[in-house]
Parts: sequence; C-alpha cells; structure tokens
Amino acid sequence: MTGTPFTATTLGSARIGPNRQLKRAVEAYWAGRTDQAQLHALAADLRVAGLRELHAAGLDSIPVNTFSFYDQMLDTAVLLGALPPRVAGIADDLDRYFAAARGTGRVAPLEMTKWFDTNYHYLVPEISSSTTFSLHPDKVLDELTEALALGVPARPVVIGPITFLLLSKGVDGTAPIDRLDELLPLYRELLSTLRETGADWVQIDEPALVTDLHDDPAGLVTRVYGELARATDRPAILVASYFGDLREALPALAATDIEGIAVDLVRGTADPVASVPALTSKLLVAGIVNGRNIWRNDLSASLATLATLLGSAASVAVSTSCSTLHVPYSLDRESGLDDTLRSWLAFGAEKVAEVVTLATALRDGRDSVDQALDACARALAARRSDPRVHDDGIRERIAAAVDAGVARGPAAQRRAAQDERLGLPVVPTTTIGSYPQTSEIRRARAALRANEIGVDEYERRMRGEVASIIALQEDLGLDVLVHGEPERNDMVQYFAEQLDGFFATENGWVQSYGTRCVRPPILYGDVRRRHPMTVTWIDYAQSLTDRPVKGMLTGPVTILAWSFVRDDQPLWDSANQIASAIRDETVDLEAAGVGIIQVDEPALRELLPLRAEDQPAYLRWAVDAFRLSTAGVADATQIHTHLCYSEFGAVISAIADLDADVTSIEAARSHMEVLDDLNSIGYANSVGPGVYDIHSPRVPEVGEIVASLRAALDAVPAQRLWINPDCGLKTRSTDEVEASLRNLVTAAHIVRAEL
Ligand SMILES: Nc1nc2c(c(=O)[nH]1)N[C@@H](CNc1ccc(C(=O)N[C@@H](CCC(=O)N[C@@H](CCC(=O)N[C@@H](CCC(=O)O)C(=O)O)C(=O)O)C(=O)O)cc1)CN2
Ligand code: MET
Ligand SMILES: [Zn+2]
Repeated sequence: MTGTPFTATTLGSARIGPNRQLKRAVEAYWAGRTDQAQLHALAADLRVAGLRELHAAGLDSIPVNTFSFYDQMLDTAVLLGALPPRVAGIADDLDRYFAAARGTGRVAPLEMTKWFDTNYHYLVPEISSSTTFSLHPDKVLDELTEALALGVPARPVVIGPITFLLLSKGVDGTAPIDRLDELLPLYRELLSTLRETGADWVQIDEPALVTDLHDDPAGLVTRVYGELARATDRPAILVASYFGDLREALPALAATDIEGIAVDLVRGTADPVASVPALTSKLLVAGIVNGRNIWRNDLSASLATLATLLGSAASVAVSTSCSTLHVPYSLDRESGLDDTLRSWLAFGAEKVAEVVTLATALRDGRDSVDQALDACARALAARRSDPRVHDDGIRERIAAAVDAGVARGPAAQRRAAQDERLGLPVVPTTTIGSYPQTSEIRRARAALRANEIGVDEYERRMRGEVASIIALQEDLGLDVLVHGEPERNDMVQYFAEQLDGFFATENGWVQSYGTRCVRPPILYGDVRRRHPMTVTWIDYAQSLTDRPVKGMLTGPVTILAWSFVRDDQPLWDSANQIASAIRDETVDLEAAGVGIIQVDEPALRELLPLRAEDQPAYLRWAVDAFRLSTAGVADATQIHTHLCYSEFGAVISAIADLDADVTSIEAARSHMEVLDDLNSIGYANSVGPGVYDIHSPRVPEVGEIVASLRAALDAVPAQRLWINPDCGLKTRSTDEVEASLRNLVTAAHIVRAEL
C-alpha cells in the first residue's frame, strides 16, 4: 500500500465538454450519423484536455473515471455487473449501456431520479434476486492508464458499495442493502487491480452517508471500510462524502484503517471534524470551495477554517466540496457579464484555481498569496455594498404582500365560483404546458441571438407556433388548452431573463441528465419584475380559440431550485421575493381575462433537505412561497399546479397545503398509487394524475389509458378528476405527441360514457 498525501484536488469534474461537445457527439451517434470509433475519439479528446487543464492548474492529485457517456451510477452498475436482465441480450457493450439509459423500442430504460438535492438525475440500478454481481473494471482501468500515460497524478474515483446499494431500487422484494456482503469481494478485487495498474490513491464516493437513508450508517461504514482497509495489496483509500455532514459516520470511518476522508465544509461544519481523535493519522480532504454554487470563495475565511483543522489530521488537502459537475466550465466563456458581477463569481476552472491558491497559502504562508487575498477581499466588499443586491423598496413591497396574506377563500366556495365561470365537462382533458421544442424553434432563437433576425420576426415565428399548437389541440378535442411554451428556452431561465436580480448565462451549461443540459441562472440581487412576462403570449393564444387557455408560470421554489442561489440571505427570503414577482404576474393574467393559471412546482421535492429534522421548516416556507404567489387572485380564478420527478411520500401533505384548485401530478410509472397517498392525508381539491409517461417515445394505447383512468376513478370521484399526461411534451416529437393525445382524448370519451 502506498499513498503519499496530496495537497490540492477536486472530487470530480464536468464531462459534457466546454462546448457541450459530448452532447452533440452522443446524439449524433444515436441518430446513426457517426460510429463508435468517432464517438470514442471525441470522448478521449475531451478527457485528455480536461486532465491537462487540471494538471496545469496545479492540482497534485487528479480524479479520473469521472467521465461518463451518460451517468456515473449507470457506470457503477456496469462495473458491478448489475445491469437488468432485459438488456442482457444486446451484444454490443455501448449499445447495451445506452439501452439501459434510454430504452429501445423493445426494452424499458432504468428509472431516472434526482441525485440527492441537485438538478442532476441518475439512473436507478435495479437489484433483484437474479442479480449476480461480477466485476467489469475496463472503464476505470482504461481511464487510469490514459491519465498515467500523460504523466498526470491520477486518482480513480468509484461510487462506494453503500451509496450504490442505498440508491438502487429493489425488484421482486429484494432489499438492495442486504446484498452488501456480496459486493465487498468485488471491491477488494477492484482495489488490487487498480494498484497493479499504478494507482496510489483511490477515491470511493459515499455521499449516501450524509442522509437519513439508513438507520445505522456507522455500522455499515465499520463493516465495509473495516473490511476493505484490511486488503494489503491496494491503493490508499480516500472515502469521499459530500452534500452534508457525516455525523456518526465520521468517527466510524476514522476508526477504520483507510488513509483519507473527504468532508464537505460548505454544507457541513468544521467543528465535528476537529473533535475526532482518530483523524490524526489520516489525510483530511477539506471541501471548502463550494462545488454546488458559483460564488467566489472567501479565501480569508477559508484559510481561518483550514487553520483550525491543521492539528486534527496528519495532513490536510484543499478541495472543492463535491464534483464540479454541478457548475459551468469557466467564466471565460461569458461575454455578457459586467466586471463587477464577474468579480463575485467562480465557475469550475476558477474554483480549481481557488483550491490551488488555498493549498499554496497552507504550504508557503498567507503572504505567498497576498495578491489573491486582496483581490478577493475587494470583490467581496463590492458585492456587500452593491445597490443591486439590496433594494429597500422591493423589501417593503414584499413585506406588504406577505402581510396581505397567503390564504384564498374556502376551497368549496372557490370550486362553485370556478364551475360557474368555466363550465367544463366532467373529467376535463388538458396538457401540462410545453409542446415539442422543434429544431425550427431553437434555430429561430439562435438566429435572434446571432442578430440574424430581429425581435419582430422572432415573435412572428413564435406566434405561428402558438397558432398551430392551438389548432392541434382544437382538432384533438382537448378541453383546456395551453399556448405550448415555444417562446421559452427553459421554464426557469425564461423567467430569470425577465427579472431584475438574475443573470442568465450565455454558455453556463450544466448536465441535467444524459445529453440534456440546462443553464441555471444566477440569482445575485433583490428580485423585481420589470414588466408582465407572459400576458401577451397567453392573450394571443386565447384570441385564437373559444376554449379556455391556461396561463403558465413557474413557481418560486422551482425557480430557486434550478438557479444558482444567493448565499448572503436565507433561501426563504429569496423565495418570497420571487413569489412576489409571480404573484404580480398572476394578477395581471387575471386582469387580462385569463380564468385558469398554472404555477408549476416540479422541484418541490428536490429541495427537500437530506436530513429529516430539517424538512418541516423547509416545507413551511416552500408552501408559503407558493401560496404567496397564487393567493392574489379571486375565487373564480382557478389555480393549477404541476409536480413531477419524484416519489412524493415525504412531501405529500405539503402538496395538499399548497391548496391549488387542481394538481396535475406524475403518476403513470407508480400506477396511480399517489392518489391513495393524497386521499390518506385528506386532499379534497381536484387532481390530474398523469395517465401516460412522457419520458418514453412509446405511444400509449387507448386501452392502457382507459385502464389508468378506471384505476384513478377507484380512488377519486369523477367531479375531482382531470385527465392529462405526466409532464410537459417539449422533449417529444410532434408525431408522438399527436398520436398519444388522440388516444388520451378517445380514452376520456370512453370513460365519461361509463359515468
Ligand atoms: N432548468 C430545468 N431543469 C429541469 C427541467 C427543465 O425543464 N428545466 N426539467 C427536468 C429534466 N431536465 C431537463 C433538462 C434539460 C432539458 C433540455 O431539453 N435541454 C435542452 C436545452 C434547452 C435550452 O436551453 N434550449 C435553448 C438553447 C438551445 C440550443 O442548444 N441551441 C443551439 C442552437 C439551436 C439548434 O440548432 O438546435 C445552440 O445554442 O447551440 C433554446 O431553446 O433556446 C438540451 O439539453 O438540448 C430537458 C429536461 C428537471 N430539471
Ligand atoms: N409547464 C412545464 C412544461 O410543460 C412543466 C414541466 S415540469 C418539468 O414543460
Ligand atoms: Zn413536469
């Protein structure tokens, strides 16, 4: 066993490419436009460029095996021979991998869910009684060899057995964590193979240890790392935690014979680290540079914290708090930033530079980095006093709105007023908002950005899209229509671009899942709505039809969840500011005659704190922010909300507390179980359980939708039921959407006739 302590590192890096090259290459391969050789060559180029950059920046230990063609959990399932049997028949390795990720005509993909409390989605491995684990280490060995050949001090990274099993899904009654003992020999074998290939250190990621997913994390740690540390022929082991505090798992880890522990000092605190005596024999990797957010590090404060840790461990290395997967590549690619705002920020490359600066200061003393410390202090002072950051006028208005109350009239009274105004048929049909984002739509937006067309021409084209989407819905016979959201690049970014206090990046792409990326806006100051944001679009759509068109807004919790948020005030404060802007928009929509307004909150579950004790306080402010944004309208205006992407268990009562008149909710994959959950907490407003899964290209048959609707009617009376897909349709093709919705409307007619 080797393992000289290192001093400066990061826990992982982005892999989509600074220009989203990997997205384009993978999509080209899927479309059959390129072959595997081309795809592998591009991937190797991206990896090599990334390694060289981290090495040149001055890191002395560099993570590898952080590349992925789709997702690191899926990679781990491959590593451990745990792909589901239904893809086993696909002979080609890469095609089998992509089949597990996104399905084929014949096989369903793995489920996708949020990675802890981030907007990154991982693929959920399925562990069944027929799973027989076996080791397939080619990927990690190849990436290690590739890095060593470049002379890079490479540290392979793998997801640990505890996290792998706790995040997997048990099939046919299997509890994945019960299979832990079967994985340990494989990890031992992996360690020895890595050592033979030249690894001095290995990083084993165990972020599940910062959650409440298991009731005895310390016991798991003792079993797993006690055992792995006993292997003799192995690299030094660094167990990495991130996204929170290790609590009782920290002394348990320190008591084993592993060589290093990485802790998140942004989400967690330094005090408990200093009080674990067994750490004095270990390398402590101090995650002090925030890998989840884009604010410049307070170098002076970080040095003070690091100083308190120096005596607690045998040595201290400086690191980002987690992989920089969650932040954009580099500030260099943003030309629209003013110098002041730029000076407050650090993206991936700048964070690595901060790590190196802090490590240099620890080694050579503060004076060796005094220029960096000065520049940092100036930038932080400018941020604190910038008038865009605090605006008393905005704060007074919000306080007044909060005082005006977050409650609407009683639900029954609202229902009566809405029924009279809207006159909808029983079990009305609708869709969730977006229609396919075709390449013509995106091209028009790209042309607008490049000044090839003007705003008038762009808006003319988007109105054309709205008109054809309205015509399609009338033809299909849907009851409540939407305008289709063609003018929105993204349901969060679109609003951020129109609100003071947000900066929308040009190239700040972050992977959301697979080849799909988002550009999270930066919330840096107090929020003000400059002008109505959606009214002309909805007004135009409504002018084309006699059927009601829903107003379509994104809620405050989701706007927060999918942005880089302020770190200088509590989240609830930012949530209320955004809520107040959305409230103004609902009031303007109502004044324009819009009778139904949907306020989407798909990220309600995502921001739920990882520790149970922190959850009630979050749910209180999240619910209040939603109610603040929707309580400004009359009883006769119908408020809808939409939720997706989650197991709703932990937030089910909060969903009822939102008090929307209609809640459309993802349900197809869970077979309508969510309706029983809603009943069990006394939810009495209307609900639109998604009757088909929009994440798959499959067109649902009429019979399937009828069966779902009958199941829904077992749980909910017809007077409270709506019919809709699971989520928006923006990622689907026009053909799929038209065929699916035709079947949905036919199914609705069949079920109505049975009532
Ligand atoms: N922020 C956010 N988070 C979310 C969701 C969401 O909708 N938004 N949904 C959930 C799932 N996540 C998703 C995340 C991304 C996409 C998605 O489709 N992203 C698009 C980009 C969307 C976008 O910003 N589009 C822009 C820019 C499009 C673009 O790439 N344009 C080309 C040029 C145009 C062309 O030729 O296509 C370019 O700039 O190079 C636009 O429409 O204006 C992609 O990766 O392809 C879908 C779901 C959870 N989290
Ligand atoms: N209104 C939005 C849409 O249809 C809601 C999406 S939830 C991720 O796209
Ligand atoms: Zn959705």
